[in-house]
Amino acid sequence: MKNFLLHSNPPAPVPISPDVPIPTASPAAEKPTSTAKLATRIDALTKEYVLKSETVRALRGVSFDVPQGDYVAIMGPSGSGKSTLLNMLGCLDQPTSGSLMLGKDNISLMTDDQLADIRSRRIGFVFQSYNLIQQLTVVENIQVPLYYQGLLGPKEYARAVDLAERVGLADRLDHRPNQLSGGQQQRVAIARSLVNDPYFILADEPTGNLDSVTTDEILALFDQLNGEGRTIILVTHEDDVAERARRIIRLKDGMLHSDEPVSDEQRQSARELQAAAALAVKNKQGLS
Ligand SMILES: Nc1ncnc2c1ncn2[C@@H]1O[C@H](COP(=O)(O)OP(=O)(O)OP(=O)(O)O)[C@@H](O)[C@H]1O
Repeated sequence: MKNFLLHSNPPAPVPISPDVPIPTASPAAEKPTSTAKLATRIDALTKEYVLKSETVRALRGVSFDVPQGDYVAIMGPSGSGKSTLLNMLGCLDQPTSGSLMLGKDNISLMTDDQLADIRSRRIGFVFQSYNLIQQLTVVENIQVPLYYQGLLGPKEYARAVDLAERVGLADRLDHRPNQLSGGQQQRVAIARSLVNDPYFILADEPTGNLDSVTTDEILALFDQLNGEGRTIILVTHEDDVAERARRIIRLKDGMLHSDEPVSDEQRQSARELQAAAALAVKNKQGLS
């Protein structure tokens, strides 16, 4: 996926619709309903890649809503369209037809500049490989999305420190990425994803590089953030990671194959299984 953080200059802000209010703790986080405000609405979304010899229909009419406060895992076999969908949710690409609404904005109708602006201001990206800037400290990395809006005052610094503390990095504020563990680096990435009060956190295999202990910690952090009302959309190949979400959407051959809620029992059981796996690893490390 493109690394939008590595532009050399901050892009000039371009007008988009007024921001919709971003929720903090709300009942919608417990049980999203059809009347809840939407983080995004996807309607009959298609994406075709036109090659010399053929046209690849990567998405073939996908529709679903994500209410604010929801926690959605997107799954599917290789080639089913997950990355294509993620690229559109992250405003990195536009559909061939159909619509993808972010608040009041239809990304299909946006210019490249508007897409770049909404991407840096209203989407919180978390990648498998963290995508931190090695020369910057924890607090500076968290501030990067604000830098692209020309916002680097004391208020923004305080916000970045507050987020670092909230993800458990209070004692690592001035560390650089190479002085942090993988899990700590992912915490920085999660704090960075929150700095703009995004429509949602878009996480691409966020625990793919992490061991079971750290995976458990990062998923517990997602649980906590979702409990506070944050909307999370993540792509994963792991069933036990997906079962920590509130809902699993499966793609197959570019189409929506299923869209099922995860019961509280399943979520609890996934939590217990992962905690047990993490404990087993900790015990083994203690013995070795
Ligand atoms: N830029 C592109 N040009 C042409 N075809 C593409 C392009 N990107 C993806 N595709 C095709 O679109 C289909 C969906 O690809 P996509 O990467 O979205 O699948 P995926 O579910 O993310 O797969 P994986 O789990 O292997 O990453 C595949 O057939 C793929 O070959």
